[in-house]
Amino acid sequence: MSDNEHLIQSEDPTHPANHICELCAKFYNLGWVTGTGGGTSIKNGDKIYIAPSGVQKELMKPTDMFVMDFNTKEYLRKPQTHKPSACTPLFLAAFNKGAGCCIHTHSQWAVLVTLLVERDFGKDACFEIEQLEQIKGIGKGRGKTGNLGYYDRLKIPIIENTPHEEDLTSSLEEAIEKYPDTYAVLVRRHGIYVWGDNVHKAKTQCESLDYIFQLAVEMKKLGLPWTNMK
Ligand SMILES: CSCCC(=O)C(=O)COP(=O)(O)O
Ligand SMILES: [Zn+2]
Repeated sequence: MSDNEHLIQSEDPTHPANHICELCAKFYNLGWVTGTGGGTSIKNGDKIYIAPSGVQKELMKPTDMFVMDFNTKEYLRKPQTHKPSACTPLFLAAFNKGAGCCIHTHSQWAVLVTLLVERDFGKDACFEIEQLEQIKGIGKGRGKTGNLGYYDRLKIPIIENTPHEEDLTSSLEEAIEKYPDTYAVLVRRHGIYVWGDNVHKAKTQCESLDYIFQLAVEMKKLGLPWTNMK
């Protein structure tokens, strides 16, 4: 393997190596990638751009990026100082379903929602909410055109956390099989994986979901229902 430096060198801010660094710096300010947790990966054609593991995600540089060939799963560029993100197999699960970008956050709103669902509806329940304008920020599902409507019920599956991030992969894949229209999977006491056909869709869906989760937590505090409103 040569250094393949050209794969991460570009003046274009939307080049994946630059874009991941810019996005993670923004996500840090939202509390999504605090204390090295969380991250973002982008698929560009047959190349996957992956951040290093265990680094401050808001301080990354394009030269920190790993580049993987999506077809062979071989690394085309592998910085020697770090390992690739432990989230890599989960990002690949989203890319296998056609995603162009996958975002993993440790948002406290997402974590709180997983706890509220478990307390009020049980471990097997998914997060469900309806009649919020921001639901219109979420796509109808893979292979479907357009976004959910105001009267559609948003459902996000929840999987149980594991001691090691990579061990979440099979349950995330099962959740996607069970909820083929979902663009996100919550991880109990941990956070969320959100993806989209491209960076724009992954980012805006992640923003919409985080907004909805924050609202859901506040609604719960006020005794307001998430579903079955009159
Ligand atoms: C405090 S971070 C624990 C690991 C984790 O949940 C995560 O999302 C970060 O994984 P990475 O390997 O990308 O640093
Ligand atoms: Zn994580």
